[in-house]
Amino acid sequence: MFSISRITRTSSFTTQFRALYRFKHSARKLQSIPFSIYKKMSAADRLNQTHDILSESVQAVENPFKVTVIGSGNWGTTISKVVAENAALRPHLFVKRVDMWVFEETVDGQKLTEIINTKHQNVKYLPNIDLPENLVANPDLVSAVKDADILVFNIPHQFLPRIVSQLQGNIKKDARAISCLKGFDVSKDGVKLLSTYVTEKLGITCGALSGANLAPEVAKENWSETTVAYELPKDFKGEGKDVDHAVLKALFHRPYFHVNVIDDVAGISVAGALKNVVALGCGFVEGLGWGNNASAAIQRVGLGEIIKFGQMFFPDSRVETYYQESAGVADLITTCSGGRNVRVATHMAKTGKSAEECEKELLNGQSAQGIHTCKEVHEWLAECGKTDEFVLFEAVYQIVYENAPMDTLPDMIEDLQGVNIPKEEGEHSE
Ligand SMILES: NC(=O)C1=CN([C@@H]2O[C@H](COP(=O)(O)OP(=O)(O)OC[C@H]3O[C@@H](n4cnc5c(N)ncnc54)[C@H](O)[C@@H]3O)[C@@H](O)[C@H]2O)C=CC1
Ligand SMILES: O=C(CO)COP(=O)(O)O
Repeated sequence: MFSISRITRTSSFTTQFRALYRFKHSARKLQSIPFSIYKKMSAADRLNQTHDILSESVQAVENPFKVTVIGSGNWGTTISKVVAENAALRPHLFVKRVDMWVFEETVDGQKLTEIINTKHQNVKYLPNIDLPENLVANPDLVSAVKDADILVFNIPHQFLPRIVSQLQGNIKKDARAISCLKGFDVSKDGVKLLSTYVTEKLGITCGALSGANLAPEVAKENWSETTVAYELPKDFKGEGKDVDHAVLKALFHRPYFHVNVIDDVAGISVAGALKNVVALGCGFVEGLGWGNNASAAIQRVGLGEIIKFGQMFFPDSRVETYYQESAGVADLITTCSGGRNVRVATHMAKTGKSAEECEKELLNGQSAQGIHTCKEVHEWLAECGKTDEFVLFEAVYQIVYENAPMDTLPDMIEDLQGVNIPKEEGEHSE
């Protein structure tokens, strides 16, 4: 049997690579330079990989795609780094320069865009992470998107409507988009995916990217997986001329960030949005000091409600997505273990402060999206009279917005589930 660890310790880089390549090909298709080898390479070698298998396997396109990332927060900057690294490595597919639209602000007396473009770090939202020099911070939204063939949306979702309205009439008609956002659009018309919102407002096809991806870990190039979902549009121009699954894989896949591309946009979007609500519930029980069992119970109930919500309101979504893809249960686990939503909710439990106060105190301008999503979900469920069918989502909403006491979370879940607790003697029904 071939031993990777022996080869890794004793051979040169090229020998290791060849050996591992042969080994992997005998088992499963190798999609990028192996992570174990990538981590040992110098920074310069990482940017100039001579063994870029993925590049070799994707045919050149007639006109390389210009990519713009809209957003520059914790995840926005991390995804911009990923995309810019691949754009530099794959000139037969992408224009080298990647624009990152930045909501301009001043940091220590200097514009954030100027700091990013000179220091090549986003000192406010992703400090101490070097960004590729072909990533250009651009404060002008219209100029950032005007030539873009691929728009990657990556902002806290409460800002989406205003940004989309600024994009109307200012983007290429045949641009394609990927949404990395987590949340829903709820209105009198119903509950919509954010990718659907983009499509309806801008008339462009939009897929999604979602997975077990805490930004700080991906930014440090620790190994992780993600899921990209994209359906080819009716006006697809053909392979080599348009964005397809192979192009999206080449855009997002890195040795440290493994991408699976599927069609189920609804499944990964529902899972990504709702796990933030579940994470708030986990944060409450963590802050109350109830330990791992309580957190696991919240995640169990939460997973059931995520799947039920998907089946009920997005019947095209597939149940397998929730447990087979990074965007499902894996994202739930990582977010409930160490994400911002769980941290904010823990702080709420420990201090008794509101969600907004805790978000401000802990996150330095970043956003815990579950705070918005639990309200959107409540509004929608109330509209269709189904709050009692989603007991955890409703309990989280009641705690965040209606001051329901956190330590009644188990009772609220049971009560809402219709468990009839016998009344104490002398206690009267309402
Ligand atoms: N951070 C993470 O680990 C992950 C985040 N996501 C999702 O990605 C999306 C973006 O998240 P992050 O990049 O982490 O953002 P963030 O939470 O770091 O938010 C800060 C960003 O919001 C911008 N901002 C503040 N006020 C604004 C305004 N009025 N208009 C427009 N932008 C404004 C700031 O300039 C900054 O770029 C969210 O939906 C999040 O749930 C998804 C996976 C991982
Ligand atoms: O979406 C995330 C991981 O996939 C990040 O979750 P938080 O926003 O709770 O950190």
